Amino acid sequence: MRAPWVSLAGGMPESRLLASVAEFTHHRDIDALDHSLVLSMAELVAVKSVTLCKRGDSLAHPVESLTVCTRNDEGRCVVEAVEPMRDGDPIDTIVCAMETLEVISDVTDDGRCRLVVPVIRDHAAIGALMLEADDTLDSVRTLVEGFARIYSNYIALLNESERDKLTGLYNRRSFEQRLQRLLKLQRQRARAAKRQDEERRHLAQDDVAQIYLAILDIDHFKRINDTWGHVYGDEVILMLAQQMRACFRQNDVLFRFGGEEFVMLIASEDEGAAAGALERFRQHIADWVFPQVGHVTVSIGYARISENDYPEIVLDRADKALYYAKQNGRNSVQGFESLTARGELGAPVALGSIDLF
Ligand SMILES: Nc1nc2c(ncn2[C@@H]2O[C@H](COP(=O)(O)OP(=O)(O)OP(=O)(O)O)[C@@H](O)[C@H]2O)c(=O)[nH]1
Repeated sequence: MRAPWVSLAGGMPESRLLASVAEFTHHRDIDALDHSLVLSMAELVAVKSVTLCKRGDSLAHPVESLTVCTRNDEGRCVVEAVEPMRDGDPIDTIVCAMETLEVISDVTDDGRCRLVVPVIRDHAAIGALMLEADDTLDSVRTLVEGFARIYSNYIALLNESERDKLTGLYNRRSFEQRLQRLLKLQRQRARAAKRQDEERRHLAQDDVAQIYLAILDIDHFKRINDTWGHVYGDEVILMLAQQMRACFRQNDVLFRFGGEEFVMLIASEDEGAAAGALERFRQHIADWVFPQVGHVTVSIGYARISENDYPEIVLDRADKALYYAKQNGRNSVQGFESLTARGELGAPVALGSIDLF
């Protein structure tokens, strides 16, 4: 009896298939993994192209990224990142597969056979794989579904290694990569916004958002530990993280850098909106009653970050603003740019508590 994979892959030797899976799963970096996945599949199956689509964070941005492997005239596979369009073909078909969680097999207007398989995690699509070929792709459908499942499991493992064990927020190790992704996304959105007509540009105001980096530190946390013990200290950290998740937007990126120190990347139209979101959170925590411990306050320092900035310099700026908050009564939100404009940071300020890279 033939092994199921062999029949599913249309007579493909098992060794080739296993080599292909081993090849793409040896990567520890998500971008390299994506690149390797589409390349491995294009080399394995006779197709014109393989596309990996990553789901976007809203209806206005249904697709975050497209990694495409095509075969050139000499038959060699070429992988590139393609800027996603908002709608039209094939985005509409991909979005349909991601929303219905159904495989779509159809023929394009120019006569190519197309197969779109959603990549599913926790009953929702995190993306989709799309294959295009001259002939029907029915014989490789189960194979592609298998690849989508392996990819989804592997992404979950990689994501886990990026998370802080106690809070589930991103850990410090993943900071650089997350920041670069956010900046890349912001760049793409700014370019897309430029292309939109007047009406759409109005709809896409979020697209031209700035990113602010904020550092949050729990006030007098040592006292909490000393008074109630580390278990209650940990409980405060955990509940604070839960409140952060609940209060900030889904596309803001939240980290626990270690101890009672958190970092947030906040996308906002302007400084006022970023400061407002941070101030609302500060007040929310000041009002919150933590079990046993009671009231806890936080201090927050933030600074603007753009793609030309070195992250460690901006971390240092936000840390200086945090240091200022700590030196001036705690329980407040301070922005580096405003403090500098007001001349409050004129005198040399000792480097704050955060360890730079
Ligand atoms: N429970 C618990 N405590 C931690 C953890 N990580 C660090 N700490 C403690 O957090 C405390 C931080 O204290 P400090 O850096 O002196 O600052 P603070 O008491 O918060 O005072 P200010 O920041 O100046 O308001 C130390 O006592 C650490 O031992 C953790 O994961 N869990």
